[in-house]
Amino acid sequence: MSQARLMDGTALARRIVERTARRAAELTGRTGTAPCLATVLVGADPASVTYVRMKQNRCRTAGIVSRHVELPAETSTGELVAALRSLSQDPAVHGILLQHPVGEHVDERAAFEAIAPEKDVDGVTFASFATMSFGGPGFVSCTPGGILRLLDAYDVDLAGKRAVVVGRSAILGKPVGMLLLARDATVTYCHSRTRDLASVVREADVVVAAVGRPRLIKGEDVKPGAVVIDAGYNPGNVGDVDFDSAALRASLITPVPGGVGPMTIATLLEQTVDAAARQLGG
Ligand SMILES: Nc1nc2c(c(=O)[nH]1)N[C@@H](CN(C=O)c1ccc(C(=O)N[C@@H](CCC(=O)O)C(=O)O)cc1)CN2
Repeated sequence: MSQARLMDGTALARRIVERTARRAAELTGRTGTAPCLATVLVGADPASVTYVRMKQNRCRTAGIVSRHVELPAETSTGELVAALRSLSQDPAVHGILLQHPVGEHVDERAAFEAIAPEKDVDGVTFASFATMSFGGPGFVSCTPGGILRLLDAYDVDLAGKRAVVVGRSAILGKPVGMLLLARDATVTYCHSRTRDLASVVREADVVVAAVGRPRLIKGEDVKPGAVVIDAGYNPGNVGDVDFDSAALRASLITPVPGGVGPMTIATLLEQTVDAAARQLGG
């Protein structure tokens, strides 16, 4: 029997997308130009294909034009950088998303840096990370931004809380830790070299699992009353948290599916309309 309250990302994301659609319609009516998101996919990893398709479909429902660029798996760093620079210079494109991961032979960082900061609606460039970390007015990395929106929607006060982030990826672990720090949480990052992960997690008032290891975080490692955010996206829609056991101890918990995932896409759409509004004026 679960005692935790579910944090409903699907419902919150729906409200954000509805509001974003109204803003997109208003912008299109006023400027004669609809916001446009370019998605770039390298190769045909089935999960990435699904995620990109979900983003395109959600764009359509929100009145955002979706332009898709598909590149073969063997695309070189130079070719990918050239494609992203070309989109960065195209005035008809307001936001750019490079689906992660790209092939191991590609320098993903170099590719991300080819995205113009004003079109970085996925919040992946060094410039966006720095601006986000210092609380400036740029774009946040979408999953971390979505997580903070969920925490706010459920009135989780982060000031002085111990937050443990499990994972340190560039698009998830690192930026979510910076956003939690900006809200005055005491943040600890855990990763593959962390000793005795369970004992660190047991100290956490807020746990963010963002490591990509199915059901790594068990209920016995959750402090009673903790807030548990499962940002894992493993094959078969399995999160990084063992939901059934963790829900017995947590006060609030995100499900997979239906928690963080929908918030990632809602944040992407919202930031695409923000980018278009800035570029089109208004
Ligand atoms: N450039 C980026 N690449 C990736 C990101 C990202 O934010 N930017 N995040 C992840 C995966 N991801 C988006 O790309 C993503 C994963 C899952 C979901 C989602 O809504 N999942 C649903 C269930 C999906 C289903 O029913 O099949 C859910 O959790 O409810 C959205 C986005 C990797 N790459």
